[in-house]
Amino acid sequence: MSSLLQLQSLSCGYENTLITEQLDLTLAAGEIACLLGPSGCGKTTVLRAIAGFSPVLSGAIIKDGQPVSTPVFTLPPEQREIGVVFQDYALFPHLSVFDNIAFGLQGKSRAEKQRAVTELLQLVELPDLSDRYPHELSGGQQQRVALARALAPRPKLLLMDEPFSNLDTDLRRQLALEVRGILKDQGIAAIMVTHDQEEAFAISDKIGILADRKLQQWGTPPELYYHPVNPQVAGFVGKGELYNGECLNETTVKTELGTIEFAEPFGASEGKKLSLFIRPADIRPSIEHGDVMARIEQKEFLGCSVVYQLSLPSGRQIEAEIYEPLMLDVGAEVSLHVAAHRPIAFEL
Ligand SMILES: Nc1ncnc2c1ncn2[C@@H]1O[C@H](COP(=O)(O)OP(=O)(O)OP(=O)(O)O)[C@@H](O)[C@H]1O
Repeated sequence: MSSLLQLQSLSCGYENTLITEQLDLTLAAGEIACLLGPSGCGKTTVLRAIAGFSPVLSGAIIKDGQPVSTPVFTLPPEQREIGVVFQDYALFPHLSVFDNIAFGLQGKSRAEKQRAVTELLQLVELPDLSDRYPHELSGGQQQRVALARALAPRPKLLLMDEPFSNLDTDLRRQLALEVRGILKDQGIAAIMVTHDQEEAFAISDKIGILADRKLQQWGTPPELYYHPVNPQVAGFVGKGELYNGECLNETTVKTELGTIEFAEPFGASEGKKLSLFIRPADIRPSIEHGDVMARIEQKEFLGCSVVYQLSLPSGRQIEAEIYEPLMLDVGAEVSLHVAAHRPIAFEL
């Protein structure tokens, strides 16, 4: 796949206030990516720089092999052939759905506009709503119209800033999958900003974790989930906690959850101090006696799983999530078994 967009050592900010530093990433044609990170880390700032709405402080943005932003040059947004969908949809309230979508088709004849808008409304599954006005649409419908409007000029790259955040959870998931289908179908690449890790996993080929001004990791969802490069990334892609441990040999680590035996050596030798990232679903409480006993403080039945709140001998509170009907009682003393096939370990 050819590279559509490259950020090269990109630093962005406002009036010399540095917000993000030395970002490097490559997006291939047709690839869908998400930027995830804590509030205020600069996700929107990066998106605005790619769209051409903000200048860059250093480095470069390259699109189709040509620099579009450097500290001394900013190609105007309208010349970038990049579509943008904002969080608040930003539809023109006084224009009908037809005219909102046709807005991006300046210079085309009425007949061409009619054909393109009809096709786009089919694509976003709103074929009968072209005469309505934005206030006559639901949030999900408005978002589909915003998407159709951004797709009208046939961009090769679409930028979406929290496009589903005003929608309820079920609709978000449904629309995220639909949007992925539409983009893949049309071969359009996208970068989406979101707070929601599950949404990012559902829609993305690649995810970038932004934190502390840096792009901490850029990779596929499974790469980030199974091989996070640091605890910050691990904490962003699924629930879990860090446990300090000491290696007894190259497959065994002693932690406050007990001694954990890993299936394969993972490159650490005796005496090495580690921090292990362990997810609730990897901890299994059992009524059998073990070298560390924990107490069940609470249990939450979630239908397909049960979440147990446990207190360790140190007083630390942790969670275990079990996907089978293992109905242990609150107050029970349990041993803990850690599923040890995929260690996520960081050196201390
Ligand atoms: N126009 C501006 N001028 C100066 N500072 C700004 C401007 N816009 C944003 N900032 C600051 O830049 C930082 C990053 O903001 P940005 O909106 O990019 O973060 P974000 O990761 O998208 O946040 P959120 O997830 O809360 O939307 C924040 O500290 C913000 O206050």
